[in-house]
Amino acid sequence: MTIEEVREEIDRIDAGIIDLIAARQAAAVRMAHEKYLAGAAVRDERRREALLKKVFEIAVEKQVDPVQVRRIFEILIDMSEERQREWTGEGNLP
Ligand SMILES: O=C(O)C(=O)C[C@]1(C(=O)O)C=C[C@@H](O)C=C1
Repeated sequence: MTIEEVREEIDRIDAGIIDLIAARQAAAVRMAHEKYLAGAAVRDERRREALLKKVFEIAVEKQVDPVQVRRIFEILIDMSEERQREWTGEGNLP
């Protein structure tokens, strides 16, 4: 394989990652609706920690740096919470 071919492969993988991030954000909006109806807070500390623990374990299994994977998911969850706050208006002053 040439450098160009590997770069093309990386570009395809990156586009797939962005599609998945967009899908995750769309699910976050659906979650925002449900939380709004239920009167639930955007941040769920227990779920957040359980999810971060799970991805850490999966990364260990897959032999990718678990600390960095956890950091990536912290960012993804932060993005999700930010999107949910836009939809629920949580934190907005009256
Ligand atoms: O599971 C939830 O309650 C969500 O809103 C999803 C999500 C996430 O992005 O994974 C976002 C906010 C919460 O703090 C925990 C997890």
